[in-house]
Amino acid sequence: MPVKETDREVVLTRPDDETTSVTILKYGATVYSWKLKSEEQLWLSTAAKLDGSKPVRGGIPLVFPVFGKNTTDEYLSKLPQHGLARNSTWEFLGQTKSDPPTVQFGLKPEIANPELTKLWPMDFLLILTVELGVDSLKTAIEVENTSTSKELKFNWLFHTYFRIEDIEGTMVSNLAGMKLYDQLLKESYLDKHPVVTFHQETDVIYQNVSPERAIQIVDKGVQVHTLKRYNLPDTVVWNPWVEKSQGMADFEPKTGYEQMICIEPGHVHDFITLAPGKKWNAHQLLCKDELNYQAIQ
Ligand SMILES: O=P(O)(O)OC[C@H]1O[C@@H](O)[C@H](O)[C@@H](O)[C@@H]1O
Repeated sequence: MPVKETDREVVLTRPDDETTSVTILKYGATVYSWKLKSEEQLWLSTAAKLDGSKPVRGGIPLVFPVFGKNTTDEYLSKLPQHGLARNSTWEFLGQTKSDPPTVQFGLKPEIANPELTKLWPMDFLLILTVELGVDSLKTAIEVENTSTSKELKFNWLFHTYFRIEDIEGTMVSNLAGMKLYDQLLKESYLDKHPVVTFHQETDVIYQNVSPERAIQIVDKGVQVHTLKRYNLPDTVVWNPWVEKSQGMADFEPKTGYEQMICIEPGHVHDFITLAPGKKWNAHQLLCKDELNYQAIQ
């Protein structure tokens, strides 16, 4: 069966290849496994909670309506870090296409986490579409402002944890020349390095990364993941390294930072503001591609 639903999750398998599948937890509509020919592509902590008691540490948590911890907005500042979508149980809307196999999930205030919608009393409808290609995974989001009178102000981000072999042998290409905000130094600067490499905790937001840029994760000269984006101008690059991993109870094994890198396409530098009745769409495409080093314009 290409789509298997249980109380907890939905598993989508390619009809032409049963070793290629994606598993989506209804809690957070979190993709927590994507296997290509039996090989896991995403990183998931062995201590990740899959029982709805905490957002999932790994896979693709969804960040909405706020990235990080806001301190200025009257309502968004009341929400916990990264908002309410990853801590709400979404509704499974069913399969919408058989080729490529595609499913949808929905979230609206009536079913979202009531503790959190109390703090952020806005009208919205989110539709997440997950499409399983032969060697790709597309996650697409539509945000609708269902209010008839109020604007909807929000951030969106796909918090994608990629599985890699070894962080110190890994580089991320095609972000060279971009302006970034370093969340640890609390400073903005131009990244003049030809590629991003990792030797310590990294938590940076690249801004206005052109949609033509395919971000590639390269392991010792070999392309292992390619990330393409639509309508998501910012890209967060995060690795917690040693100390930060120690401080996260759900991050296991503690050496797991060596096998993961978060490349998170989003719209987080500025808020999106949607007028009543309007919709906004974006997607990320995780795929395999030839190594393509793009020149800085
Ligand atoms: O522990 P959380 O809430 O899942 O956040 C993990 C990380 O998420 C990243 O997106 C942020 O840039 C980091 O600052 C943060 O530490």
